[in-house]
Amino acid sequence: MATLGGNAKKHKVTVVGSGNWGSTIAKVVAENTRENPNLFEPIVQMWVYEEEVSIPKSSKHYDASSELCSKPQPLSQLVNQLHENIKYLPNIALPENVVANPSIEDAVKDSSILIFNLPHQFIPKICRLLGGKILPFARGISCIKGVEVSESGIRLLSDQIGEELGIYCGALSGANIATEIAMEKYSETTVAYDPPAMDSRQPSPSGSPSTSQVNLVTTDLGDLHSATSKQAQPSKTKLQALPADYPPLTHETMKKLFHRPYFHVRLVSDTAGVSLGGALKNIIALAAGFVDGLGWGDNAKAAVMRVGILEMVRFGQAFFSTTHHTRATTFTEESCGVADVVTSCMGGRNFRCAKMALERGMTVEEIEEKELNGQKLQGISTAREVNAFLKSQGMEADFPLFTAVYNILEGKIKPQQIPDLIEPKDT
Ligand SMILES: NC(=O)C1=CN([C@@H]2O[C@H](COP(=O)(O)OP(=O)(O)OC[C@H]3O[C@@H](n4cnc5c(N)ncnc54)[C@H](O)[C@@H]3O)[C@@H](O)[C@H]2O)C=CC1
Ligand SMILES: O=C(CO)COP(=O)(O)O
Repeated sequence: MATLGGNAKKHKVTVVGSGNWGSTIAKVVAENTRENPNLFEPIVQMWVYEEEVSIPKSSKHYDASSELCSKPQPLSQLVNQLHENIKYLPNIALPENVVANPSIEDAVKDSSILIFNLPHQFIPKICRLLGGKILPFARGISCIKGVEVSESGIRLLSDQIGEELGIYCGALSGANIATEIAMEKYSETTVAYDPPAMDSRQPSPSGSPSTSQVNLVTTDLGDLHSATSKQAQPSKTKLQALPADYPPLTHETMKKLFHRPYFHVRLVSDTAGVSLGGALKNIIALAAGFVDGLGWGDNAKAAVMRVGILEMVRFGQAFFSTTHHTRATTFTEESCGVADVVTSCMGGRNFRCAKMALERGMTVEEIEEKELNGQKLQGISTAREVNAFLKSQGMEADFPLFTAVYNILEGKIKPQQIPDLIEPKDT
């Protein structure tokens, strides 16, 4: 058994993204890197998409006489001076070892662990910027909720990132309203990490290979492009081994990175189940918002949640069971499945915005723009992407709730039609 610690090098960690969840995860991992200096470098880099931000009068940092409040300031500088992300995670103190960095190239330099945490529409751009700039043996974790759909099929975001960057990428997802976790209120999450076996190697007692030594291994990353069949076809990506002078990157190391007394981590190997749970629950949360916005109450919400969970399981089985060995139990037993549906349908942004849209007679996009102060919904684009994929497979009718949400967003049907559309046949 390889032991933790005692290695010449430590893992440097970068969080790519600094929104509501990105800043929260930076806080979580920075607390852990500080507590585990035998495994990790204490400083956590957090890449910030730079923008000019004014300190609001409601902030405890507001002081009319201060230079800082006289005009808008670059967000990264404010984070580093105030140790708070006043725009995306206000009123939460970030540990001083979180360093905001507006240069993505600089933020990822020499990092062996990359945590991707930004709205999914920005992944292609980020991967283009990162190409050739990261350590070739880096490992990723995607905390992003969504899927990628293109002409060639559907891909998990962890696969998209892994394949575009030529690295292994796992996934973290769960019933995780960011602000509650930032306030250190108890929650649990699911981390899917199924790295190449070479990462858990024994550290060599002497003459460890240097970081420049290349060990290429062909590994099945389960690419999901499904040109000819419903189940997507795996592709081969060459992975470079983690050099032996780093601590092995095992489930144990990942737990040390993410688990906190208030944030309980369960590790599993079903990356597809974890990724899909986080993506599809956002469509269900929109449906819950629509029925709540009609004033229909908790029974109606429970009905769409029940149907939504069944569609989630069916989706995983239909498209990801052969190549990714997705298990129905990941959706029904883990935080990333049923628990995320429940929390998202009670207090998530997708739920709240869909509800408000109905109450105010506006579109969900208009509410997002007006109410979220730059935060982004993932449910609208996911509903559209999933619908495009289902259409391409001729399977819209097999997913009546997902299809209804799409049609409501497109203005083709009314939310009042949901009950008839999702009505199961009598047995
Ligand atoms: N907020 C939450 O409670 C949770 C969010 N998530 C997921 O985490 C992911 C990230 O979401 P949040 O951190 O909540 O983000 P957010 O919605 O709070 O913030 C939007 C982020 O996008 C960035 N951005 C804006 N324009 C950009 C551009 N052109 N290029 C790159 N970045 C740009 C902003 O700087 C900001 O960091 C999403 O997939 C979301 O579904 C997952 C669990 C909980
Ligand atoms: O993913 C979330 C909770 O687990 C947050 O959902 P929203 O993006 O709808 O706020």
